[in-house]
Amino acid sequence: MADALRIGIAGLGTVGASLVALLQQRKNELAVTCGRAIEIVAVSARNRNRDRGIDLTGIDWFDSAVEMAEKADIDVFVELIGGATGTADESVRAALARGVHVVTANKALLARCGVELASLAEDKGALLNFEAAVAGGIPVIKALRESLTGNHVSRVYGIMNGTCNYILTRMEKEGLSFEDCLKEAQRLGYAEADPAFDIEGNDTAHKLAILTTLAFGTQIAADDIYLEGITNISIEDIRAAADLGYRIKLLGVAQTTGTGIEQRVHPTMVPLDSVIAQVDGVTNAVAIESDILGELLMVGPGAGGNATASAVLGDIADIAKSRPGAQRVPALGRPAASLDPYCRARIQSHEGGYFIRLTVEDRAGVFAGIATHMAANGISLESIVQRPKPRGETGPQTIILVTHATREDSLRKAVAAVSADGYLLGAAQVIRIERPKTV
Ligand SMILES: NC(=O)C1=CN([C@@H]2O[C@H](COP(=O)(O)OP(=O)(O)OC[C@H]3O[C@@H](n4cnc5c(N)ncnc54)[C@H](O)[C@@H]3O)[C@@H](O)[C@H]2O)C=CC1
Ligand SMILES: N[C@@H](CC=O)C(=O)O
Ligand code: NA
Repeated sequence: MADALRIGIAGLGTVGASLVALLQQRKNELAVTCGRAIEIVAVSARNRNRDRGIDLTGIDWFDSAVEMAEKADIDVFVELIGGATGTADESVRAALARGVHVVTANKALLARCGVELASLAEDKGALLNFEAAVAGGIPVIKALRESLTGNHVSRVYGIMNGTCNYILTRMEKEGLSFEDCLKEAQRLGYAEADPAFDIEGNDTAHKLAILTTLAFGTQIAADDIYLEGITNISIEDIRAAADLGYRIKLLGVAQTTGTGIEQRVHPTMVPLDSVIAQVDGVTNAVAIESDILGELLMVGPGAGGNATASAVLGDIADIAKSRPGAQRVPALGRPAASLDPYCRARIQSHEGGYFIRLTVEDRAGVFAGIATHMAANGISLESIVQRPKPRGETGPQTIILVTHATREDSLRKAVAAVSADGYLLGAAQVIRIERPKTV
């Protein structure tokens, strides 16, 4: 049997602790599968004395992850710390600089400097594997990087944040408050260290930026993503969506258009009878539309210790199975230097259906006024509904519109005109509609 693959793990939180447990429990069978043992020889975390329910006997402890990356006698550096800058960034660079392979789950880091890191890995003949960084255990990186080679992708979209999907599902199904659902997602180890990254959509944006690069062969453009999180979604929106035959999901969408690539993350209405609408809780789903294969939809666990560690483990096993001198799959699917420039399509030119919920004064002419502004901006309506109020009730009226496909700039003009009329109470709630091709 070949020499053991020596790994160092930085970060022993939700994912790191699950990984250590899995590597120890399945040590023998992994050695058979990979043709060599996988040995944890070094670890690093912030607090040496914390009880993590794992056995670290005989493993070297490093107080500094950077020092571990620079000095430990390892073949693979596994980065499970998190964060786009600081220790995660420095330690990954240090490992790659000395030709040590890197496995990471850190989408924030890859979204910020993935091309640079991929290029460094190529120069040093090291592998940079990051299956866990997007949609947890779903093997979407491998699918795009390897299995779909030669396809022209036209759209990649999906539910890529387990925390948000968990919150939206429990709000809808159990009527729980946003805050309670978020606390539970944190307790279960789904949320980021700062959960604002989940609920404001940044985490989905980081993942989408990585998928865009793999799907379209362009530079990573995480700052060019239109972004809306789920903090503004109320139970009223969720119920209104259901009444109209839709469910609200936080989607990341990247698609080619006549003017460039459109990348957007926002709460989205998907038809209730679509597969993606049935994806509940921490489960993620990623759909890829391409010319040779057609439509591919992958559904599976998107966050949590074991789901994520499963993907990290697969990445480590790939390295264990690879032979020195063998051809390497480039981290981003093609050599980093050959990535095309990213050309952004602006959200204003987005075309699609929209759901609009308006809270308005209950007075004559309002309904007609809204319909007139829509028509004046060339917006065709699929439905316009005035919610009946209980008999005798006074106060604001709710009007809900669903549009046929229309341009975002026309929609914005129409909503601004409605707002200028003076009967709108609060801001209009606008949610984009996304339609799967077939499933
Ligand atoms: N929890 C999940 O479901 C998923 C997490 N990820 C990613 O995996 C990574 C780890 O996430 P979690 O395990 O959830 O985080 P966590 O917060 O539970 O664990 C982080 C670990 O890093 C250690 N750490 C922090 N600063 C350090 C430093 N300066 N030096 C050494 N160690 C340090 C902490 O002591 C802790 O052991 C992050 O990049 C996260 O985005 C990716 C997919 C899913
Ligand atoms: N916080 C993330 C963890 C996995 O990437 C999520 O909720 O999806
Ligand atoms: Na994945």
